[in-house]
Amino acid sequence: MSDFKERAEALDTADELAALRDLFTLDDTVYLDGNSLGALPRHVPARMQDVIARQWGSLRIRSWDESGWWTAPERIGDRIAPLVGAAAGQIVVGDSTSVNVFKAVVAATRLADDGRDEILVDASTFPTDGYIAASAARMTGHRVVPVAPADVRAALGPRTAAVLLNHVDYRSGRLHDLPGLTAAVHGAGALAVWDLCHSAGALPVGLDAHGVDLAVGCTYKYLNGGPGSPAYLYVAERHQEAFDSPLPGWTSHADPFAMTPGYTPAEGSVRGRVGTPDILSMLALEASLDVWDGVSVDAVRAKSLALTDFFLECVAAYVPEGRVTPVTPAAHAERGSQVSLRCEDAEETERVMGALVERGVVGDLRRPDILRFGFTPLYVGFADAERAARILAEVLAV
Ligand SMILES: Cc1ncc(COP(=O)(O)O)c(C=O)c1O
Ligand SMILES: Nc1c(O)cccc1C(=O)C[C@H](N)C(=O)O
Repeated sequence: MSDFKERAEALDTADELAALRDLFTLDDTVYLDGNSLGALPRHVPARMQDVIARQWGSLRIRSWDESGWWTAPERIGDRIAPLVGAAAGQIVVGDSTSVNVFKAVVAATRLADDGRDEILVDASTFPTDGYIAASAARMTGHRVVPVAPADVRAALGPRTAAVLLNHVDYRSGRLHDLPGLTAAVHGAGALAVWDLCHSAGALPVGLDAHGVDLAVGCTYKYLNGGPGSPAYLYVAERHQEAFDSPLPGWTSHADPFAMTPGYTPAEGSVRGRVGTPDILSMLALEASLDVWDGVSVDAVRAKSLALTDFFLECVAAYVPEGRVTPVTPAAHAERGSQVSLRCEDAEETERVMGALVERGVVGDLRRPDILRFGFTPLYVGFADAERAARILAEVLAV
């Protein structure tokens, strides 16, 4: 057995999270795409059978109260809260990340001091955030200033109303300095809005501890909520009273069933709701969050770093020099839970990922030349990392 195989075996044996893998439906594929779509927790189908057959099929309309459907967005928000370092009552689940980016960006401009007319947006952002911010800016009369996260401090000024940043970059896997950047944004008198899609469930976020103003995130990656599962919106408690949603639907009304023509916003996180919650997806997410019971996010982070370190080491040892170049930073403070490797060119990137998937190593690619490997510590092990690097080397040798 190779040195790396032996080390992988020892690391898996010592891994205190290893048993969690059995909570998921997985085969012998090395699944390194949980940063796009998390795996299915085994117990979810039976729970959904109950939701569909009993709650919907038998109880029907009564389920809004009796099965807790109506309050699901806040209840599930409170389940996500500890995973991102938020006290209860500040997160509401619903809509897509894109829609929540819209709510958060517009609300941030409304919370900002008058006269501030710029929104700084991560220039390398996942596209939807940029598109939405640009449209929000047109509607509110602000100007979008695209800025690389490294240049945010220099770009802040008296005109800055809000700053929209990604905690972890979807393409490079780079982790941005949420505490430091949030403090800098506050120092300039502006509001910080963070997109947590690639960090929630993979590493500690510390929303409350670092004074983040607003945040959004999806639940279908490291939170394993299922394809298209609803996203969430965090509004820090200190902003809730003044939070003025640009999408004030009836379910965020203080008395929705009064059905009055005028809008009176509800208190608290409920104010972030819009329309009728997507109950089936929402309850699949709620069920899937059970896998987190008793799991420490710090332990998840420690394993994530150990896995990505080990994978990078295996790649360096197995893959002939120069065939791929890591673009994910080596420094732990700058690394999320994925490893991105730059490949020769677009054609080779497609070929390599296609061959990997065919051989049971599922990652993905981002055009033109980035191979992405996401490491979900709840179900990925060290032997998976070794096998992925070994097969990558074999595929690159062709
Ligand atoms: C950083 C980031 N924001 C937003 C999204 C997607 O938003 P939505 O859930 O609206 O498709 C993704 C991935 O799809 C993402 O990686
Ligand atoms: N949301 C996705 C989808 O509906 C289909 C395919 C991929 C996705 C993704 O989540 C992509 C992901 N945000 C990314 O980091 O590229």
